[in-house]
Amino acid sequence: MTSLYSKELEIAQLAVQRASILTKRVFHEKTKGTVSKDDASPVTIGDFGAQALIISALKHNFPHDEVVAEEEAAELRSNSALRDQIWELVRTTQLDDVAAEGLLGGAIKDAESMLDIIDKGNSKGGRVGRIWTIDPIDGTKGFLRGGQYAVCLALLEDGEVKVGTIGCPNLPVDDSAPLTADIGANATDEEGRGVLFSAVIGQGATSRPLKTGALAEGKSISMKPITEMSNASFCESVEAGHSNQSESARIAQKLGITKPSVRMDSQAKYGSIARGAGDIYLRLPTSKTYQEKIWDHAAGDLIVREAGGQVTDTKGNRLDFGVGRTLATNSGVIAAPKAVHSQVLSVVQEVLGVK
Ligand SMILES: Nc1ncnc2c1ncn2[C@@H]1O[C@H](COP(=O)(O)O)[C@@H](O)[C@H]1OP(=O)(O)O
Ligand SMILES: [Mg+2]
Ligand SMILES: [Mg+2]
Ligand SMILES: [Mg+2]
Repeated sequence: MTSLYSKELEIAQLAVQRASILTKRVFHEKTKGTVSKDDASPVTIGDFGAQALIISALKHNFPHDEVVAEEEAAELRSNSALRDQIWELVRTTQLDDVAAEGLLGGAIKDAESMLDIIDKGNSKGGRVGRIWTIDPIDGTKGFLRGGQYAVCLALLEDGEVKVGTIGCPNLPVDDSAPLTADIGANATDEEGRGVLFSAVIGQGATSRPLKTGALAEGKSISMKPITEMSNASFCESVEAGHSNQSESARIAQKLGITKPSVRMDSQAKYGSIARGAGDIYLRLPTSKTYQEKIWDHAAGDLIVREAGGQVTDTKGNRLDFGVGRTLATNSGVIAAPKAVHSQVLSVVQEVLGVK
C-alpha cells in the first residue's frame, strides 16, 4: 500500500469500525444516557464514547493533526455517573483483530484521559493544515429510533476533503438493495446489514461490509446514470425541521420525478446515492440562521463526488469546508449525478427563487 493517503484511509476505516461497535452496544442497552444539548438536539453515551475512541486512534497515529468533532466533555465533568457509564463502554470496546486494534493504539488509559481526548475535538477548523472532522453519531434521532445513523470521519487538508469514511450499521450491505424509508425498524444484528463507505481524493469510492475486526475487502461504487427522471429516486431528511419537505416535493414534481421521497436520517443518504441505491439528495434550508456543520457533510461530499456525482449548495457553489466548524458560506445541499446536477439545480433555484 503506497498510494497517497493509504495510511489515513486504513486508520479512518478501522477507527469508524471500532466506534460503530460501540454504538451498536449502546443501542442494545436499556439506558442510552440521552441528554439534551443547548440546541435541544439529543446526545447519548454512544456519541461521547464513539468520539473518544475515534480521536484516540487519530492522536495515536497523527499526533499533530487537529480535530473538529461534534461533542464536548463539559457536561461529563460535572456528571460522574454519565462519565462512568461512557468509560465502561469505551474501556471494553475493541476490534476483535489484535493487529487492527494495535494499529489504533489500543485502550485509553483512564476516565479522565477519556474526557481530555473528547475535548481534543475542539479545533476551530479553517483553511490551513490537516484537520480531521468527526460526527461520532450522525442522525442521533435515527439511532434512537432504530433507524439509519452513521459514524462519520473525514480528513481536510487546507480546507479540501482528502479522505472520507462513513459507517452505516443499519444499511444493507448489498449495494443494489433498493432504498427504503427510515421508519425506525432497520436496527438488527442479522447478517447482511452494516456497510462502510470510503473515498480518497482522485482514487474513487468504495463500499465494504462493516466488520468487528480487520477490514473486509472493498468494492468500487459509482452513482447510477439517470436515464429517465420519472424513474429517479430522491432522498431527504426524516426531520422536517432539517430540510424543507414541501419545497422538495415541488422540485421533484417539476423535475418529473414520480416516486415519493425516501426519508432517512444521517449521511447514510450520501452513501446510498453514491452506490446507486438512490439518485439525488436534497437538503433545503428551513431557516436563514442555521449553519450546516462540517462534520455533517465532509465525508459524504467526497464519497459522492468520487462516485461520479456533483455536490453543491442551492446557489450552485461547492461546499466550503475551510471556513471553520460550520459551512457558514453555503446554504443547503444538492447532490446528484454529474450529468443531471445542473438540471436539478436550476429547478431548485426556480422553486426557491434563488439567483
Ligand atoms: N435546523 C437544522 N437544519 C439542518 N440540519 C440540522 C438542523 N438541526 C440539526 N441538524 C443536523 O442534521 C443532522 C442530521 O441530518 P439529517 O437531518 O439529514 O438526518 C444532524 O447532525 C443534526 O444535528 P444534530 O447532530 O445536532 O442532531
Ligand atoms: Mg448531534
Ligand atoms: Mg450530524
Ligand atoms: Mg452527531
